Amino acid sequence: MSILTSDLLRPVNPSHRFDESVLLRYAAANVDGFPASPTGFSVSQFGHGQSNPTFLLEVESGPSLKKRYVLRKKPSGEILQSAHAVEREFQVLKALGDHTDVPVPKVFCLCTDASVIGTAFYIMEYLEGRIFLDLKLPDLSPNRRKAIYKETAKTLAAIHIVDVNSVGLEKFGHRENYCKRQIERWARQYLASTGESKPERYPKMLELIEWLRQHIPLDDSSEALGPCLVHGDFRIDNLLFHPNEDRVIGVLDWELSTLGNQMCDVAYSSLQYIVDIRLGDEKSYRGLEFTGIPEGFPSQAEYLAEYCSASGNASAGDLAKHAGKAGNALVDSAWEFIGRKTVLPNHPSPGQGALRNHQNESGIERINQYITQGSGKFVPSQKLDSAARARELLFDGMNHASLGKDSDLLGAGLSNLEYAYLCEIMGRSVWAPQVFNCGAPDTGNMEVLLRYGTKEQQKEWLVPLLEGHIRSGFAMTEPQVASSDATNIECSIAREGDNYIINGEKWWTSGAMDPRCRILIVMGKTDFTSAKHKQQSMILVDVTTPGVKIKAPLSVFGYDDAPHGHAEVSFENVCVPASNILLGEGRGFEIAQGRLGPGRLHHCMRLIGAAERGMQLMVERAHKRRVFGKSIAEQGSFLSDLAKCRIELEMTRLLVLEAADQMDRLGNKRAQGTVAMAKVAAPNMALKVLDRAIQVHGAAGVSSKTALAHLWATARTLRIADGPDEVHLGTIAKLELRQARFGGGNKFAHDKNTNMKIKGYIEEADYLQVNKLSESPLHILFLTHHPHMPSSPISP
Ligand SMILES: Cc1cc2nc3c(=O)[nH]c(=O)nc-3n(C[C@H](O)[C@H](O)[C@H](O)COP(=O)(O)OP(=O)(O)OC[C@H]3O[C@@H](n4cnc5c(N)ncnc54)[C@H](O)[C@@H]3O)c2cc1C
Repeated sequence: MSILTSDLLRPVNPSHRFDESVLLRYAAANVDGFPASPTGFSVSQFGHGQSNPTFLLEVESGPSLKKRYVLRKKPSGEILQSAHAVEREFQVLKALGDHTDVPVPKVFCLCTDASVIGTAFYIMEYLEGRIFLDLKLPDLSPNRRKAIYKETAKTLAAIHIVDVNSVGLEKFGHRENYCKRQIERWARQYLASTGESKPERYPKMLELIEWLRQHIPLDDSSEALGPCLVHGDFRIDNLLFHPNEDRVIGVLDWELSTLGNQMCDVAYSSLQYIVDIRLGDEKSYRGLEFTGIPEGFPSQAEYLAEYCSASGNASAGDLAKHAGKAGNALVDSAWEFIGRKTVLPNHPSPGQGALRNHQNESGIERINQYITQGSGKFVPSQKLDSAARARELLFDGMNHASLGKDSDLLGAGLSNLEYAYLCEIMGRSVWAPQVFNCGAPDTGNMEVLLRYGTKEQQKEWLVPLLEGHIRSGFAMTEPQVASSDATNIECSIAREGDNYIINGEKWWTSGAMDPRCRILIVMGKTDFTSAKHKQQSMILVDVTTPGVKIKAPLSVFGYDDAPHGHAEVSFENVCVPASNILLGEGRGFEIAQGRLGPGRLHHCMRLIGAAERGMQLMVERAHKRRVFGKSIAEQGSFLSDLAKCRIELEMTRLLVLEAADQMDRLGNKRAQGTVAMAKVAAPNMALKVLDRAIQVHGAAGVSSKTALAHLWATARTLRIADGPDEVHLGTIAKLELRQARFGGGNKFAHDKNTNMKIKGYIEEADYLQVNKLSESPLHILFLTHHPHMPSSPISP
């Protein structure tokens, strides 16, 4: 959410009041152009950025002449040493305003005479612009989010390339031991603000101080780093953006600025990826890499690459009451961060299904506990009468992170990548996804309701679905038309007054045979005459509505796929309220795309688990069974097949994880090529591995004595369900041709990105800046350790 500067204004806080007539006289004498005999004068206060109280002065000199100025002063009373230094703010703003292109408000005068309004203050120009208080920029389109962050990185770079010697800031601070001094100062201030009758000290903070003292960067002097102006509090809500254009018109809050190690600014401005530092009564302080990167938002690496190529609080008002808790959460985050090997999100080690992340570890552990025994066999450790507990688990297993809602109901807020690991474990069994309420089509339908449903629709259908009280179906495919091309669909959804009337035939509506199934998402056409992809809509239909007929079950290679089952369903003059439409008429394709991306990938993730199960059963059987004097495990042909299965499985797992990661970082649309590749590769790989496992089991393999036959049957359907292989191959080929045409080689979303980064580093980046970055105090060595980058992209 952005707000205008003027929206932040409120009456002056009584504790900050001063004598306005004295100020008026002072301003008239000291501010160029300030009206000498004003006809009106009013003062109001800004409510954001409370460190130094900031006021708007409005002076009238005649009916139509109104001038606006901003006054910033120190807080009254006892304040922490070195904080609130308005004199320093004035000095840096003046130097930058007079000599550089760094966007700052013009300053007019500095008053250090406390007799005027009680404390030192300065007066500057008033800038009307937008401030983004929510770092995720939820109200902006993906393109504008990108532009805003690009501008943010460029503005930071503009500050960092200032030559302090030539703008008169060479004595603006000590050049040596910046990090050491920071640590010592914050440590002193922490000790001074806590203990005895003050907020309790957090022991981990004391340990953290010690750790930081032991790990001061070797280059902790700005001499070694060249130009070295540091803002000290550089974050997006300290930037004022033009009211309409995506450019910065003023960098605010310079009170912590000094000379020093600029990489602290860089690290601080990237903090939102790691931790959510908004002080509030939040349950979680996890940053974007945990909660999901909004579409259009650069990844941390992209943000830093942008910076590289361009750069060749004390009194917190009402918010202060949360500061203690939030501070401790920050300390915890710092420890978690210190434990990392790289700054970028941890990538799991392939093959083991273990994501090194608390959130997921607990999910993995809980799912494993529920469905495995000590022997490692995949069997329910408890009877299904504990299904209530399973439902409880599924809350944590659901993937809602990318959807950006934070209600408790919506589960643990996992990213697609994190959820992939849980899905893999569940995929080892045909029934586990149901038990954890993470099965198709329910998860896809929940995501549709969450993304596109109204509050009322969510209340009525999403909540009982999440709680596991009801089940759902998705009715798109029709028997009479080739449904892999959804423009063929013939079901009609016709508006009549306050209702829609639905008529059509559907089949393969998974979930519809389940006696608990209560809601169907039906895709049909609301307008047979409009543009090809604007004819379709989706609508919610209660299965108990008159005219809905669950006609017959469909089996898969003889399996009924109970309890959810697949059904033929007919709709005959089914009348539902107009409010049941999802998103609006003509938006069906849009919803289908939003639903199918993650849904497809969930299938792929489960297929990895199915293949792992096949490997496990194959190996166990090969050890036990003897043929012609040797165990099968000792037969050469088996060993070679086993090894090939492992290779294919690992390649596919990496592809699936890459697709999940791209969805998190780049959004579903830009990840579509990699998702399509995963969608083709995963069922084909699983079929090969399961087929090999069936072969090793002999006749037992095709029977219902093992899970292999059912797993194979399910995997085979996934070369058709959610779109046949050919459709996905078409997508991949189209993207390949498009990339080749536009000069990108065989690069999909991610590779294109990597290309840009490499180009940025090699062609544009200032080596010094990059090297400087790689020696950051927070160990920003990710440039050489990013899992997707060559090992040393920046060395000449
Ligand atoms: C187990 C299972 C569960 C399902 N669950 C659901 C569900 O819950 N809801 C729902 O609505 N549907 C569901 N489906 C249906 C599924 O989505 C469709 O079967 C699928 O979209 C294909 O449509 P179709 O069967 O009409 O095949 P068609 O569209 O008739 O395609 C037949 C074949 O034509 C070929 N083909 C298609 N396009 C191309 C192309 N571009 N180039 C070359 N060849 C091509 C492919 O070989 C394809 O297999 C399910 C299917 C199965 C098997």
